[in-house]
Amino acid sequence: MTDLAQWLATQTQDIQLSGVIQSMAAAGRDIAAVLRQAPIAGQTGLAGQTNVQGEAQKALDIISNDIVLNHLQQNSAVSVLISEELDEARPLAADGPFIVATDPLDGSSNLDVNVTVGTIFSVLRTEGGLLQKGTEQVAAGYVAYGPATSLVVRIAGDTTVFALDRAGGWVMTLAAAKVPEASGEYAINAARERFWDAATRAYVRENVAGETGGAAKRYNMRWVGSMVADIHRILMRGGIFLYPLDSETVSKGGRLRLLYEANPMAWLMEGAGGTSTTGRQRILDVEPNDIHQRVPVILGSLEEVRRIEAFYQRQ
Ligand SMILES: O=P(O)(O)OC[C@H]1O[C@](O)(COP(=O)(O)O)[C@@H](O)[C@@H]1O
Ligand SMILES: [Mg+2]
Ligand SMILES: [Mg+2]
Repeated sequence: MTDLAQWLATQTQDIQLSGVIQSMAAAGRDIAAVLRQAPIAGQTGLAGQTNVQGEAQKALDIISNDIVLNHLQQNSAVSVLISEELDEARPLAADGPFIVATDPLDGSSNLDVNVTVGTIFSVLRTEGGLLQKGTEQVAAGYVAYGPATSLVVRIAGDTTVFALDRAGGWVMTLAAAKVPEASGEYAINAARERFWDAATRAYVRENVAGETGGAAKRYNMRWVGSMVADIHRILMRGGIFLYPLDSETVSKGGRLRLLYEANPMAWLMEGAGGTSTTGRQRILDVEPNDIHQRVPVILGSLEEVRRIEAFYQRQ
């Protein structure tokens, strides 16, 4: 059995980078422990305040953010933390070579119904500044708190999957995730249909038509409402995730956040042979202009992403 430390030694010579990933893995382990007890501790509800994006924070959004912050404060390799739950970037170790961007608790609307949530993170070099394209990431990962707690991480090579054991260690369960090129599963919030653009409408219409439509193939739809859970399913068995630009989110640039949701997921997807787009360009090539910038997100199996890209090109 390979553990996280052994795997890290095969992926990078940089022990500070390994240490950053170990810190995020430790934060994930601690968040998993808190989540297990949350219904008993009465922590699944609202915190009574909103974040910089005007979203109501759950108590666990704040607790998870504090856990990540505590771990990174003890790591002299991290210069700055960017978080969904922090209005401003938080300076940490002055000489730290790395920046971490995180969504400490993704899918937190699922907490009170005991459905999978996650922690997403992206690692950048300090010298590049806060606003770097996704291609500049040196590592990214997420922790999925489901029936098992999974850590999915990629430095520059393969996207690798670990499971948390009872003792709090991470055991490698899949050395190299491979997203099947073709798939018959798509994930989109279909209740937003009236806001969709023409490309999304045309793509989904074909899927719904199945064998009788332009794709001549039967599709199935899945939407957990936790990006981590939807992406984890796609990483393991293929599919496509869409949170496209629509008429309601257009003024904000989209729904999901570039630095700590879209970029890390695109990085992991590409490491597993999948791909990503905003509809118009590769997610990893988007130039950020704000730490909380939003972006349209389409990710997953190559053939499906290419299919919707073709609709965008025709639009
Ligand atoms: O409410 P919707 O439209 O289904 O959106 C769900 C999406 O929003 C998110 O919950 C946003 O993440 P947060 O919970 O971290 O704000 C994603 O996890 C998920 O994919
Ligand atoms: Mg999120
Ligand atoms: Mg969140």
